[in-house]
Amino acid sequence: MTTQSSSIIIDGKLVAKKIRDEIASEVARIKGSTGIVPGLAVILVGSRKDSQTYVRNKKKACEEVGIESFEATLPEDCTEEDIIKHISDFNSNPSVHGILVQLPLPQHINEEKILNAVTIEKDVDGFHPLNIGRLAMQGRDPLFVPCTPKGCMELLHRYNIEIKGKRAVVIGRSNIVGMPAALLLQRANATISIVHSKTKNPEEIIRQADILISAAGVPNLVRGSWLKPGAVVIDVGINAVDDSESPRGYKLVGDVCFGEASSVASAITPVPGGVGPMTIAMLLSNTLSSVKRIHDLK
Ligand SMILES: Nc1nc(=O)c2c([nH]1)NC[C@@H]1CN(c3ccc(C(=O)N[C@@H](CCC(=O)O)C(=O)O)cc3)C=[N+]21
Repeated sequence: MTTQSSSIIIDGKLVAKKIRDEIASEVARIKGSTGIVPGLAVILVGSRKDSQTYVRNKKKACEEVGIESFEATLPEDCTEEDIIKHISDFNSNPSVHGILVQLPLPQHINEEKILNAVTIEKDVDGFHPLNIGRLAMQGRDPLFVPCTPKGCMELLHRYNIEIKGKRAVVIGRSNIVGMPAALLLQRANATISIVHSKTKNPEEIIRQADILISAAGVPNLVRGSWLKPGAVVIDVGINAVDDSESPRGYKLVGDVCFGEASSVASAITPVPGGVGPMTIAMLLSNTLSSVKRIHDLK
């Protein structure tokens, strides 16, 4: 007789809903006692369909919790100065407590220059070099932690998954997910390895992971056989693959073969409904903590 164990499905959609409810009641409390309305500004450059969708979803999420949203939309061929002008306006606008520049930016724009222009006090994405530098330093704390990796950590915490002393592997080394995710795991006292496109024998390293965070953006990259039995899998990948059965003509899959992995892992996030909804919840959470810091509220 064979025993096939199956893993706990980490319900990011449910956790994100709970967090948004918590944020909504705090926002209402702050409005009631001080009259202050938290505000989030989003800057969108160009007309990428995916970016437009994300920005629309962020606005909707803001509305639902009572955060006021501000938006600046610039054409694809705008200059760095145009973008920086909008950032400066939001930096000095007292109704705005968080500023997010939707990425990716067009090729001709220097991303670092733009992200540097956001005042660190309102950098709710946590992408300012000073916030990232502080995240990397012992004994220092960033004002804001990037939303997607923060959402991964929040899922681990809310499912009582111990991190201290564990072996954690991160797949991917991007500035917005892989790198900060590895730093957060290390800050939580895991021993980390980062696997990327030039890593030799990634499988061998991945198999050592007690906790795996995958942010590769490659559909079904990680096979069930690559996992240590009982590993916890956080799948950040949101990859569209052709699917004639689906009305949209595509479906979303993660970086990890979910079917295979769910009989090996002890817990795993689905795609969709895993990390994605947490990213937006963390953005709202960062905006709330920003308004509290700026106005010195409890
Ligand atoms: N400055 C900046 N900050 C970002 O945080 C940022 C960005 N740029 N550029 C693009 C990425 C991507 N991103 C996602 C947010 C929510 C979902 C999400 O909610 N996904 C759902 C729904 C997926 C669907 O059905 O379309 C899910 O996974 O269940 C996904 C991806 C934020 N990003």
